[in-house]
Amino acid sequence: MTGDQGLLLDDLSIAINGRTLVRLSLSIGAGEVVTIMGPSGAGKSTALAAVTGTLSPAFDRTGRIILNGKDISDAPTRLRGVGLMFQDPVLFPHFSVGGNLAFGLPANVSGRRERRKRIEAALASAGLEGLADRDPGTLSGGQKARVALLRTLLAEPKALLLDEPFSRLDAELRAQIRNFTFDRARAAGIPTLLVTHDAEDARAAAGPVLSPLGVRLPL
Ligand SMILES: Nc1ncnc2c1ncn2[C@@H]1O[C@H](COP(=O)(O)OP(=O)(O)OP(=O)(O)O)[C@@H](O)[C@H]1O
Repeated sequence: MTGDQGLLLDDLSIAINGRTLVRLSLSIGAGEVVTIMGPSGAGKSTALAAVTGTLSPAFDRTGRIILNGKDISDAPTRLRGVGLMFQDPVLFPHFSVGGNLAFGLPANVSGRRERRKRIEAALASAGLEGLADRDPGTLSGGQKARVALLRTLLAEPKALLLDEPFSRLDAELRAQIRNFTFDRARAAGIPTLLVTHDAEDARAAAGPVLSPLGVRLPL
C-alpha cells in the first residue's frame, strides 16, 4: 500500500458466542483485489458487514478498519464511502436505467445536463449507449449486472466490496462480468474486497486469497 491510500483491516477480529469467525490483518492498495474464500457459514459476509458498518450487535469486534488513512471502524455506514455489490443486481423497477444510475451520482454533481452527461458517459464506457431511457426490466442479465456496477462506481466509492456478485450468472456471463468488474475497479484505482466460495472467482481476482480466519489459501 502506498502512503495512506487503500483499505486496511488492522487485527480485525469478530466473534459470536465466544466463537471467533473472523481474524484478518490485511491491506488492499488502490486497484488491488483481495479475496476472502470459505464455505457457507464461515464468516465471509460477517467480515464484509464489519467494513460496511452493518455488523449485528450480537457480534463482538476488536481491531480497526482504516480507509485512506481514516479510522472508519465505528462510522455510520453512509459516511464510510464504500460501495457494495450483492448477489442480485438490484435495479429500481419504477425508474429508467438512467434514473437508476442517477441514484449513484454524488449529490455535488448538480445540474440536469451535467448529470445526464455523466450517465451517458458511464453507459457508453460499458457498451450500453442509448439505454438511458429503457425500463430495467427489459435488460438482459449481463446488462443489469453492468448497470448495477456502474451505479455503484458513479458514487466514486473509496473501496468496493463484492459479496458473491457473480454467483447467479451462468458460466460465460459470469466470466465476462467478473472481468468487467475487476477491470473497472483496477482502472478506477479502487481497493476491492471479494467474498466468494468459488475458486474460479478467486483465481480471476488474481490477488491474495484468505479464509475469514486469515489463513492464506493456495489455488
Ligand atoms: N445475528 C446472528 N446471531 C447469531 N449468529 C449469527 C448471526 N448472524 C450470522 N450468524 C452466524 O455467523 C456465522 C457466519 O455467517 P456469515 O453469513 O458471515 O457466513 P458466510 O461465510 O458469509 O456464509 P454464506 O456463504 O452462506 O453467505 C454463521 O454460522 C451464522 O449462522
